[in-house]
Amino acid sequence: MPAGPLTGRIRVPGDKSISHRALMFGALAVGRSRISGLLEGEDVLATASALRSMGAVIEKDGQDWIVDGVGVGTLLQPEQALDMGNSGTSTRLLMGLLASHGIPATFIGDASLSRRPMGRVIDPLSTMGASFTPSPGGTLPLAMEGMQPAVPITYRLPVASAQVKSAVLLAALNTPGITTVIEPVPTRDHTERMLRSFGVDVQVEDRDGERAISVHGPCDLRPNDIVVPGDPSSAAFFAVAASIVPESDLVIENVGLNPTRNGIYRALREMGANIEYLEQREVGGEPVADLHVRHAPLSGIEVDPAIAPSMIDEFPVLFVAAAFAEGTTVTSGLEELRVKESDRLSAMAIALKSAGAQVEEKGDGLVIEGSGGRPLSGGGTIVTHLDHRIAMSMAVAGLASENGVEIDSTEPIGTSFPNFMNLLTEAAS
Ligand SMILES: O=C(O)C1=C[C@@H](OP(=O)(O)O)[C@@H](O)[C@H](O)C1
Ligand SMILES: C=C(OP(=O)(O)O)C(=O)O
Repeated sequence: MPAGPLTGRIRVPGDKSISHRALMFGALAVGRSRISGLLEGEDVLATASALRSMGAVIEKDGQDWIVDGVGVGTLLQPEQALDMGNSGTSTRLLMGLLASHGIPATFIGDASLSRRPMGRVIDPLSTMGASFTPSPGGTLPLAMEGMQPAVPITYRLPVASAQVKSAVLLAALNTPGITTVIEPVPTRDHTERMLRSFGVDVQVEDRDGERAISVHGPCDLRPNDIVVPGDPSSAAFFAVAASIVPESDLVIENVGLNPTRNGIYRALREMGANIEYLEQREVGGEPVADLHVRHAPLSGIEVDPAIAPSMIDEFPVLFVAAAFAEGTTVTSGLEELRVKESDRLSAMAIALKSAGAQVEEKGDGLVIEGSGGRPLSGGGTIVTHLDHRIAMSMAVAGLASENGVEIDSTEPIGTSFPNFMNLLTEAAS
């Protein structure tokens, strides 16, 4: 039997992207930074322990975290391999950070991370002078040695990736001269926003319709107090759950709505979702609101591929919304989803089909014929491939399915949203 409506008020944990950056920039400032609202998920904790092994002191202080940074240029050589767990962001951003520090390091990760492409950061960082010995196919385990002094570059991103952009900008912080990243399509801009709040002069200009982001290194970062807003990617699971479960009426408090991240809410509203932004305000330099979500009939849409970078992690849960909509949802231009924690196009196509949805997998997207609001049959066992977003998306689909769905392992959820299952049970009871 489908679950009861989602009601009440909930708060999702802090933004994962912002949490990684707060720790990294805190470690690069000389003196003490304080972070409130840090996501205490495994991915962020992997960043923290890597930074500790390079000399930063990172500790919990009441509800906050404090970081005593070592400064740009003075990171210590880590004694052991840096274990990045499941986290692509930790790996790629820290590779950037180390690329302009003249120290060697080795990166390792779990089976999922060890399949993901690192060539996309190796390419620009090699041009800056760092050297890399990856595993065959450009993957982890990977050894690298940074270059000091590194060479400034101008780099045009061949894929829309905030991780690649951020890796180059992190390397730029200890590189004498002007390093510029050009992004043809805007990606999440938390690095640019937060570097400014640490006192770095980040120049952003329009060059022939593309965004050019420049940093003149070497830079000094001054310690900072950071408030991390709630993660819009985590909130999206609840926004979809409340949209598809009849009679739901839920408020999700304190959700970051940075325009480079809020594509899922634009897409859901276009499908007919009833999502209101309450108390719009700014938290830690980021736009934030409370989201009031009520059940509503959804309609299939054609998702404009241009919106993809602003909702890149939310496609799995958008596919769930599409499976309950009236009519067809068509997505395209999503090749990047194949190189996340799992191949998210194939994993979601298989998972939704096993729950009774009608899905066609194309090379660069899914085409989904919705149930018109009727519950799916459910009943299948979902293979999550060590991918937290597949696990959470299918848990949401299970709420609106006759027989629920079984998930092979909920463990990966701990990487980004440790209290997800409790919060879902609480909101739906
Ligand atoms: O910079 C970041 O914090 C992130 C960027 C995105 O990855 P890509 O840069 O690979 O698109 C996203 O999928 C990831 O969850 C977090
Ligand atoms: C892709 C993701 O993260 P990462 O690249 O940091 O592993 C994600 O959280 O969906």
